Amino acid sequence: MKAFLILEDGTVFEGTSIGSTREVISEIVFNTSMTGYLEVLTDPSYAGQAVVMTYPLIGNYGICYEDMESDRPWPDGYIVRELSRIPSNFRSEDTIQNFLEKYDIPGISGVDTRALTKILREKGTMNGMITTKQYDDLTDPIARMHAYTVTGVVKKTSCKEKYILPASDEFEKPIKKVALLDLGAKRNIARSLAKRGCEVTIYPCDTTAEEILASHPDGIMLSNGPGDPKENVEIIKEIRKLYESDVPIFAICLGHQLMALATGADTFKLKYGHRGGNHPVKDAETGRAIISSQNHGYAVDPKSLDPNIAIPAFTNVNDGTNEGLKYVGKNIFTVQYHPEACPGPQDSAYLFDRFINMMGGNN
Ligand SMILES: NC(=O)CC[C@H](N)C(=O)O
Repeated sequence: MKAFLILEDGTVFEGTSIGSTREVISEIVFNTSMTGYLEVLTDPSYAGQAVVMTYPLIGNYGICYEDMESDRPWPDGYIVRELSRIPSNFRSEDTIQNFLEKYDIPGISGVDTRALTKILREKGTMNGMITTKQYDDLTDPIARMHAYTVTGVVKKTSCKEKYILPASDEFEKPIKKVALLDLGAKRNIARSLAKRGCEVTIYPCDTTAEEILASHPDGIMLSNGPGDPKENVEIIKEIRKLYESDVPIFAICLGHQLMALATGADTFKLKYGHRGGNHPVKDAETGRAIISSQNHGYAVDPKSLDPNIAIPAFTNVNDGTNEGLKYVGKNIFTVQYHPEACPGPQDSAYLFDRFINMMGGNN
């Protein structure tokens, strides 16, 4: 069946419908990862967005449920150049087509995703519509696209009840207990800690700081998550209380942004964000640049930082934007990118070890 991708600026791409045939409006963002499409699809930070995959062939190694980064796919739409219909992989359990259909996610294939990405890069992220309906007049769909904003997505993607991920089997008892605030967390954050001997208690996003602190964790992790960081007014208040405690904190992506907002700094929306597996970041502590996995549309404004509270500790080598902070006089550091990888390079996995050392290491 024919499908159309209509952008807010009136550009129309024609292609073939994949997944659900439902009409959807969402924010259109592009991801440049060459592999890891399932991890991208199941990253909760894409809730409210339709993802354009710039790599031209998607689905060739199928769907391996074990590789999912959450319980389900989260983007509201999926845009590809070519969808592989016959996955070739002994681990594969399903196809993208079935996977999208099962979760009622509309998509479109046959789109010149590189031309589309150039538009998004030049004009900035915009809203768009995926539809199987042919509109003769775009006035109404464009008005609806203008009115769309990503909202309420942290609550939607966070777990509903707290649960525990035990330390990996090779540890007789956990070396540390970590409380993870799930703002729409990717699984590999908790897994990266469990693999290093931590018992991780995962809390829903509306958990109070008092409840978390009452469990006396050795450290607190704030996860990644979808949407505009500033929308999370109540969560920011709780994070302020966590900042004021003396518990070591490590935060990733949305968690990093919320800690910055909780301590008086500001965030802003990037023109088209960073989403992919090849973003170079310099770690001021080691002086080294690593290649990172990224998925963010907002960033902390370094001009808004009070140097008595937080100082830039990680910087994007491509565009100089802030990629992480170190908090003065506190055992707190935060990153805008993804040390948990999945998808993407694992160069920054050492940050989980840095966090464990901050909690007192293996003793
Ligand atoms: N991966 C994330 O945590 C993303 C954070 C935030 N939603 C942003 O787009 O900037």
